[in-house]
Order: sequence, then structure tokens, then C-alpha cells
Amino acid sequence: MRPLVLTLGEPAGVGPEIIAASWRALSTEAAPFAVIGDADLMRRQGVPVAEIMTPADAAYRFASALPVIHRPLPRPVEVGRPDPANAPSVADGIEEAVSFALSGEASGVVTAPIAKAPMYASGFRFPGHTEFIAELTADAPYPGTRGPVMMLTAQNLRACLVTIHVALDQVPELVTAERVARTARVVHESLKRDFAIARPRLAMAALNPHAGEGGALGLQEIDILIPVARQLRAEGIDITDPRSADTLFHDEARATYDAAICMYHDQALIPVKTLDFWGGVNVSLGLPVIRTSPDHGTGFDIAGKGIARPDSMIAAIRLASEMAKARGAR
Ligand SMILES: NC(=O)C1=CN([C@@H]2O[C@H](COP(=O)(O)OP(=O)(O)OC[C@H]3O[C@@H](n4cnc5c(N)ncnc54)[C@H](O)[C@@H]3O)[C@@H](O)[C@H]2O)C=CC1
Ligand SMILES: NCC(=O)COP(=O)(O)O
Repeated sequence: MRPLVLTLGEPAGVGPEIIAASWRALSTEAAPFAVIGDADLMRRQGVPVAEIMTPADAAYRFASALPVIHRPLPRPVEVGRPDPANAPSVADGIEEAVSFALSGEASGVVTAPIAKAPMYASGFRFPGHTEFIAELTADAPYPGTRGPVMMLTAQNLRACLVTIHVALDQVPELVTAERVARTARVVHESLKRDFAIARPRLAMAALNPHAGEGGALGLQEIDILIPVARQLRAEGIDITDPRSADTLFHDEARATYDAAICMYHDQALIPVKTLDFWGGVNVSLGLPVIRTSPDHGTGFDIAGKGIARPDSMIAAIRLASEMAKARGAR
């Protein structure tokens, strides 16, 4: 299988050190990966670095050194202090990684975290990787319902988001029948295609407390979510009516479904990160390329101290490999 390509993310955050630690953990046992980023910054993480030209070169260098496609940063990195002047290079790295995946030179993309505020300050106009990668791949063919849908997964929980990075007061107007239905279709198709689940079971989380309490605590369940669930079932998708979100994520409840369709960011991310912060992975569904990421952010408070845990990055690398295999990557 072709190597995965990893992006460095925010260079002043934990990205470089968790990538170096992931290579140390995986160099003898996992499929090769290549990093796009500043080779000197990676050398400073204490790992041997092999500068390579294309992802394919990673295959024969990976066992002895971290393969890096060198893209120097314009400004020196001060650990813990992001510099917006480096942000365009961060975006360029993501774009190049995606182009390797689109051309088939890479089997997928694993992104280290970016710091959103300095990216926005430098003119980056996307809420995050998810929407940026969707735009970069918009013209590529895709055999199914197109996303992006953000999914966070840890252990046996897959939580998928109808709305992503929006202020809470905007959520109710964005929870439309069209958006909920599209999210469920993308998730249903992806569970079959990328996760080899033959008959996916979806659970829909309600928006309001007690699933609206028959309309007394909100009308979205009656007006939008119950009709959408009925329509999706008519299409052959196994999905529940909206269930109270407060009782959807404990052990016994999780055993009843393969993925939860969640209405907003924290409804999905709090259970995942509480269940397993170290093993959590962020996955972009419904795109022509495979993309995963650790569930955490840039960790500026701990960057450079040697205490950042690579577990979530390692889980993201492993999951991207499994998804690429499920998609039949060469
Ligand atoms: N996929 C991405 O690009 C993501 C980017 N972010 C960005 O990260 C920045 C910081 O966000 P925060 O909310 O502070 O979340 P954060 O995940 O960076 O930090 C939250 C807490 O977790 C700890 N932590 C994070 N990664 C760790 C690791 N590998 N090992 C040990 N401890 C770790 C931090 O020290 C901190 O105490 C923001 O700019 C945000 O936009 C946040 C989430 C995902
Ligand atoms: N809270 C999740 C997050 O910020 C990840 O966003 P993205 O960069 O993966 O789109």
C-alpha cells in the first residue's frame, strides 16, 4: 500500500514531537508514512530524518529514519508561541498532502493539529481542516453522498456531527432536515465502505433535553428530526428516532448502535474525549481522500516539554491505514 502522508500542523504546538514519537513507536511495525514539513524542525525532535522527494521514497527509508519532504518554514519556531507568518506554510502543507492523496501517491492524509486563531489571522478562510480538505477535493470524483462529515471516534463510540464549528446560538437554525439527512447518508455509506460494517445501525441524538419532552422543551424533534428519521428509514437506513443525548453514550447504550448522529460539536466531542482522550481520532467522512487526525489540539501549554502523549496520533495513523485498506488502496 502507498504510504500515508502526515502534515506537521502548527509548528509551535505538539505536532512535531508527537509525529517524532509516533515514528519511534511505529517504525518497526507499521506501514510507512512520510511527513511534509520542515526537516530541521523534525531533527530537533531527536529523531533521525531522511529527506525525500516523494511519498514513495518513504518505503525504503522508514525503518531507519523519519522520511520528510522538506518544506522550510519562513520564520523560526518559538515553541508554544504560534506565529501567523508561518500559517500559510501550514496551509500549503495540507494542500500538498491532499494532492498526493488525490494523485494516488499517498493512501491517505493524517493531519497534526493546527491553531485556528493564527490561521484565521493569516487569512485562512475555513473553520478547520475538514472544510478546507472538502474544498480541495471538491472537483475529484466521489462515488457516494459527499461530505464532509466530522466524526470523532474512540473505543466503540463513533460520534458524527451535523454542525461543526458554529456558535451554540446558531445551532438550532442549522439543524435542518436536509443537513441531518445528508449527514446520516454520508455516515451510513462510510461505515460500509471505510469501516466494513455491512448493516450499519445509526442512533440519532435529540437536540433538546429529554428529546423535546413531547414539544414542551423544544419543537425540533417533532418538526424536523422525527420526520427525517422516518424518511431515512424509508430509504433503507437503520436509524432511530431522536434519543435523549444524556442517555446515549454509556456502555449499554453504545452497544445498540455503530454511530451516533449528533447535532452539535460538544454533544459529540465530550463523550468521545471523556471515554478515551488518548485514543480518540478525528475522521473526515464522505471525501475522495482519507483523512484522520488526533482528537486533541495544539497543546501550547505543554509543547516542547517532552510530556505530550503521541497515543492519539498513533491511533489516527493506524485508523487511516485501516480505512485505506478497506477502500482497497494499492
Ligand atoms: N484538528 C485540529 O487541528 C484541532 C485543533 N485545535 C486547536 O488547538 C488549539 C488549542 O485548543 P485547546 O482547546 O486548548 O485543546 P488542546 O487539545 O490543545 O488542549 C487541551 C488540554 O489537553 C492537553 N493535551 C493536548 N494534547 C495533548 C497530548 N498530545 N498529550 C498530553 N496532553 C495533551 C493540553 O495540554 C491541554 O491541557 C486551538 O487553537 C484549537 O483550534 C483543537 C482541536 C483539534
Ligand atoms: N474540535 C475539533 C477540531 O477542531 C478539528 O477540526 P478540523 O481541523 O479537523 O476540521
